[in-house]
Amino acid sequence: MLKSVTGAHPIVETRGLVKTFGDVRACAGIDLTVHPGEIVGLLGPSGSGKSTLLRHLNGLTRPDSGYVTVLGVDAASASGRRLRGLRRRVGVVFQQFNLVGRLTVLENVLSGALGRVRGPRYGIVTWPRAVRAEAFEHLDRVGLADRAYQRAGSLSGGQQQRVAIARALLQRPELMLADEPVASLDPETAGSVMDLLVRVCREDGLTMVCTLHQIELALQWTRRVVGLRHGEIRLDEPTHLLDAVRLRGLYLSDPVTVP
Ligand SMILES: Nc1ncnc2c1ncn2[C@@H]1O[C@H](COP(=O)(O)OP(=O)(O)OP(=O)(O)O)[C@@H](O)[C@H]1O
Repeated sequence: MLKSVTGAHPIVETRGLVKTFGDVRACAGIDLTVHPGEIVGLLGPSGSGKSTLLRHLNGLTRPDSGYVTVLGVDAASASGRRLRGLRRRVGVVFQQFNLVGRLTVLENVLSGALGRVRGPRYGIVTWPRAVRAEAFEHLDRVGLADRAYQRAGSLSGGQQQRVAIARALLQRPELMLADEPVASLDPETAGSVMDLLVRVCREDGLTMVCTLHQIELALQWTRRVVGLRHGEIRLDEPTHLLDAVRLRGLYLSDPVTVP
């Protein structure tokens, strides 16, 4: 395993990662190293392999060949207890929030601790007091402590994503994966949710890998952009060296070759 200049082991390391679906090469030999504390945006046109790559990072998808190491665990072959152990250390935020709408906001957040607090839980009071206090702390951080007892399904999209972020934080993750976390939100809400996501990751020293569709959000909120096209990395640079024109190039169609 490679070490960074600071001597710390990478959080994510893939080498020669290949994943095909029929004759589609979703990942066509990806080498990616992510170091502790990085905030990485994955960009690229629809179908370029962003989500497939992300899904390899918590063992939801297994590569056809190549290797994937996440937090020192071989995510390509881990199963059972080892895979569950890895997933506990990886928080995930989805485009569609994935909350249980009929449960309260607090219950949704508490479910983030299911991996580390044993036993079935029926209702809020069956959770240890310390975990409830921690859930409230995270709700406070995302600005929704006053909504704790409201049904999650009754919140706006932006609020639901804030709850999902609080749930992921209660997991005490070491790596945060976000799959198009703001794609379902209006531009203003999208900006405020990205602001929150990046802020909490920075505050907690978390590494984040986040797929995005909006170039402007990637330029504003990430520190490094990895650009994919046809399952290959076509660009990998610190965000401050990039601009919208270069990033738009990722989305332009390949030149047609005339026989
Ligand atoms: N489970 C699957 N079965 C079949 N094909 C799949 C599957 N998952 C992904 N693919 C295909 O792999 C390619 C890459 O898909 P992927 O979802 O990773 O792209 P993406 O860059 O995340 O796209 P989008 O931005 O639209 O979400 C696409 O052609 C997609 O149709």
